[in-house]
Amino acid sequence: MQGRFHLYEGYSLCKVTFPMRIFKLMGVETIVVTNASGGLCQDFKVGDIMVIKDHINLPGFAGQHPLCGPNDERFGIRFPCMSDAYSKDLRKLVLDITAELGYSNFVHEGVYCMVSGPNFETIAEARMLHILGSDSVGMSTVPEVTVAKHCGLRVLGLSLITNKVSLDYSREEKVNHEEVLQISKMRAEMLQNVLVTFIARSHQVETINNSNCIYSNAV
Ligand SMILES: O=P(O)(O)O[C@H]1O[C@H](CO)[C@@H](O)[C@H]1O
Ligand code: HPA
Repeated sequence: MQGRFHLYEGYSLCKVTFPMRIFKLMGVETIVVTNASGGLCQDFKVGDIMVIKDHINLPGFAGQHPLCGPNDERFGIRFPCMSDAYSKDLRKLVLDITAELGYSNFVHEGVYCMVSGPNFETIAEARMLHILGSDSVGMSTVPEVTVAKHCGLRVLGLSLITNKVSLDYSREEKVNHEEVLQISKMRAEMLQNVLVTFIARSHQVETINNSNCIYSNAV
């Protein structure tokens, strides 16, 4: 896919996640989700890649959840397990690949937190997300991953850290969307290298077949 739908654009979460069910019906087994996010973990630098190991569905806590409403049993069960949404095998494969490509210094694993946006976080909000265990924050991805996991798709998630999120009232820098786009453009080639190698090697991981799909937006 080129682009995605966002909650902040006014789309329902049913529409935001609809492509996942289409992929499922098409026979896709694995999806790769990429996004741009702000770094909360103080070790992260702008331009780093975070392999998503888990997420926090903040809108979901407030009832903005793509699986609310009658469950469609054709896709999955009513109460899906979400503790292993991001495949361990795929994470290991991509970490091996980034090490081989010499990218280890700027690749980390971490927890992505979704907020609805469209405003970037206040400092108090950012501090709260950090205390809650989030390493990065963005406005996408989690609904799609939730629906993908519900219908049995395997997921790899990569997040490009496009800006550092301020946790400190004395910091003067202000995040803006142009910076997000600029860093995404700057790192596009590196991410393409990782993904091309990942796709070429994905047959090494048990049960992956060629039915993979890349789903990205800013990156
Ligand atoms: O769509 P993704 O890649 O998550 O992009 C992120 O960057 C945009 C804000 O600059 C938001 O859309 C946010 O979610
Ligand atoms: N916050 C929320 N979403 C984002 C950010 C951020 O700092 N950067 C890119 N998407």
